[in-house]
Amino acid sequence: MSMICLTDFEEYAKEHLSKATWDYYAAGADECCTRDDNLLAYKRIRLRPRILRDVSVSDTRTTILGTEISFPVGIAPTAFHCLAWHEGEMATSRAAEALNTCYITSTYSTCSVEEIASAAPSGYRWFQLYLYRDRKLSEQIVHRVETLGYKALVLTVDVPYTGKRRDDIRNQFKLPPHLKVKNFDGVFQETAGPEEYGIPANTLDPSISWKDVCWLQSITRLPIIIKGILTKEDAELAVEHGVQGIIVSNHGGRQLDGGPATIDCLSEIVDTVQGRVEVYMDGGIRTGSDVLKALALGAKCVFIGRPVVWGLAYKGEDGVREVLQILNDEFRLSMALSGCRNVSEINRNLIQMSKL
Ligand SMILES: Cc1cc2nc3c(=O)[nH]c(=O)nc-3n(C[C@H](O)[C@H](O)[C@H](O)COP(=O)(O)O)c2cc1C
Ligand SMILES: CCCCCCC(=O)C(=O)O
Repeated sequence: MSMICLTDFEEYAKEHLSKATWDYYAAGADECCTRDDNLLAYKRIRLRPRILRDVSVSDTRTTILGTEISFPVGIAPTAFHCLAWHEGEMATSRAAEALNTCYITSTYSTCSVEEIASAAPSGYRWFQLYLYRDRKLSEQIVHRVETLGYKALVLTVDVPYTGKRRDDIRNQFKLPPHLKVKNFDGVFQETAGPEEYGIPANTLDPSISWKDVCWLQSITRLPIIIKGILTKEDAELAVEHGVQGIIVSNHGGRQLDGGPATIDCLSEIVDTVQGRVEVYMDGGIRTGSDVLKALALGAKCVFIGRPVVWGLAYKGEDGVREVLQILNDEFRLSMALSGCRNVSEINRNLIQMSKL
């Protein structure tokens, strides 16, 4: 089977995964308006290509937090990779290392942070953190990933409660018994009481607030990136609280339905931040020209979620490599066709503002 674009992987995954797993990965909240708009919003944006600029050589490299990556696309944190492929996050980790890009590992991985790190010892990794009611649990995992060489903490702030994903409720979705949230093996699993996805309900702390960002800073020396900002007001607060980066994200439309597409929020946040911290984004990136548009609107790097689990479902590590390689090739081509030789030449002049 020849894979030409990321939607080919989506079709494959839909055909080959169990219905409950497919539904979990695909889910959006409620009516899925925000999930779908994440993709559609890119298609409303038009580019202004420049010509005759000698694009015989093009360079897709960039840096995030001072580290070079081969192109401005990283892997967003998504849970439960062993549902898609038996080696789960270890396969994802190896693919990210091979393509020299950043992998943000989810708190809810089905391999442990130790297994993920040793699968790809030279890989560049950040760790995604949720805040637990039991702060000791959060503190312990932070110290584990520090020791393992993860280079930043990505604090997800848009899940005070899990969004209402209708198919997951209908399917009574939960991890099968042979899979575990490995980072908390023996902690989560032994807790009695109601569950969500096989994880004890009420582990996440809905009282999370800016005070907790200060708390996190007090227990770690790692840079902190806030994931889930959609407004200029919260972007300003993030900068004032001394974080090192922002990920503009609506959790792939899985949390608040009716919120904006992430690409539609990006300029307001970039304009507010004025370069004081790096701004990244995720949600709905499926082609190289989507990446180009996000960079033109000020993102330093974008992250992909669902396409990675589709790649895993297709062929494990090799499938994720193919997903990343296709996106890299498409991005390089879009850059060249719009007259950009390197990422520093990508700017807002590439966007037809009247159509925004
Ligand atoms: C199946 C699935 C699981 C996810 N798990 C997490 C998670 O554990 N932590 C987190 O911060 N975000 C999680 N997300 C959100 C992603 O990090 C990201 O924001 C989103 O998938 C980006 O949209 P895309 O899938 O359209 O690329 C998850 C998303 C999906 C689809
Ligand atoms: C108990 C909360 C489970 C969240 C699982 C991971 C996630 O963020 C998702 O969107 O799914």
